Formats: sequence, structure tokens, C-alpha cells
Amino acid sequence: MSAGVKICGLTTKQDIAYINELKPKAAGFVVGYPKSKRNLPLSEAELLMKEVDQEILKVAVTVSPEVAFAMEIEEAGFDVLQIHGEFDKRILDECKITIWRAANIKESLDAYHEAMKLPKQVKAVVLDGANAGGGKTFDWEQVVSEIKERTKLLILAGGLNRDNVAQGIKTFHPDLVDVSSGVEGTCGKDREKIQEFMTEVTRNG
Ligand SMILES: O=C(O)c1ccccc1NCC(=O)[C@H](O)[C@H](O)COP(=O)(O)O
Repeated sequence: MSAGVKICGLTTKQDIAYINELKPKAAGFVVGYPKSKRNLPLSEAELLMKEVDQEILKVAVTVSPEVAFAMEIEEAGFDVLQIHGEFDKRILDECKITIWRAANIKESLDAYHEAMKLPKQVKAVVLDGANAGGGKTFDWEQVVSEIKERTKLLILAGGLNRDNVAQGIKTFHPDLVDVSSGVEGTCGKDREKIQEFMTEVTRNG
């Protein structure tokens, strides 16, 4: 079966229209991280998220969230909370929401190995470039040669685009591929780029 696609960093009604037409598996909204050009206040992300078709997973993506913010995200109705940066484990006690833990690959793979050991509520590990949403790949060959343990779903992210996603799938056999920069135009997401990316994924399993 083909890898699913997550289109991340949605910010406009136009982006939502593309997603509802092209139907990736998941749609991501960056919240609580004003340093990002894709950041939205939670209330705005919630309004857009409610416009996303029912069958598409709605993912709130954030960095080092406090427990109270994780609770707000859950209450807003997102399906998944994707956590970059620090992970306060008390979130697991206070929230029931499915968590995807991001491992931003800088030098070591420690973050990946730690993420794989987390409790079952953490359903997936997102292998991402050094900087979230940075549009840059990491050293795939080096990383895949060091990954043995795989007890959760694997999501490949970081610098993917229509030209390299086939190789990424061949290298990691991920459950999902996650893209943001690679499907952007000058102003938000680009419909043609999303479509071409999704076609490549379908073609390459
Ligand atoms: O997109 C951001 O600016 C961002 C900021 C903080 C945390 C996560 C963020 N993005 C997450 C993603 O878009 C993806 O999970 C992933 O990093 C892929 O991004 P890209 O390399 O741009 O395709």
C-alpha cells in the first residue's frame, strides 16, 4: 500500500480548499510557535481545521508545548498533536489525544530512539530535518543504516518534494510522508505541487 501523505503548514482557506479536493491522509497546522512563518493562533487554526473534510486527519503541530496548551489543542478537536522540541510527559497523563513525536535529526539519533520507547499513546515518530519546516533533508543513508528499532509508525519529513519523495520512500518505507516547504509557492501552498507530490507517492508506493 502507498505511504500516506501529510501536507503541513496550512494557513489559508485556499490551502484548505486544495486539501479537500486532493485528499491527503493528514493536514497539519503549526500553532503556538510564533517564530514560524506558518504559525497560527490556535483559535484561527481551529476555524480552518473545522473546514477540513472528515476523512482527513487534523494535526496540530507545535514545539515544546505546556500541558495546558496540549489540553487546549485536544479540546479544540484536533485528531493528533505533533510535538517537536521538548516533550513534557505529563501531557500523557492529562490528554488522550494521539501524539506523533518529532525527532529533528541534528547530530545523533538519540531523539529517535527515545521517541520509539514512549508509551502507546505516541503512535508515530516523525523523522525530520534539523529545523522543523526548514525544507532541508537529513542524511538518509546514514540514518537508515542506524535505525534498527521500529515499534511505531514512521513518518518521513524534512525537505521532501516531488523530485526526491520516491527515493525517500524507497529508503525508509515510511507509513506517511510529510511535506510543507516542497509544496509551497510564493504565497501559501501550491495546488499543482501538492498534486504532483501526491502522484509521485502513489506511483512509488
Ligand atoms: O513549518 C514550520 O515552520 C514548523 C515550525 C515548528 C514546528 C514544526 C513546523 N513544521 C512541521 C512540518 O512542516 C513538517 O512536519 C516537517 O518539518 C516538514 O517540513 P518541510 O521540511 O518544510 O517539508
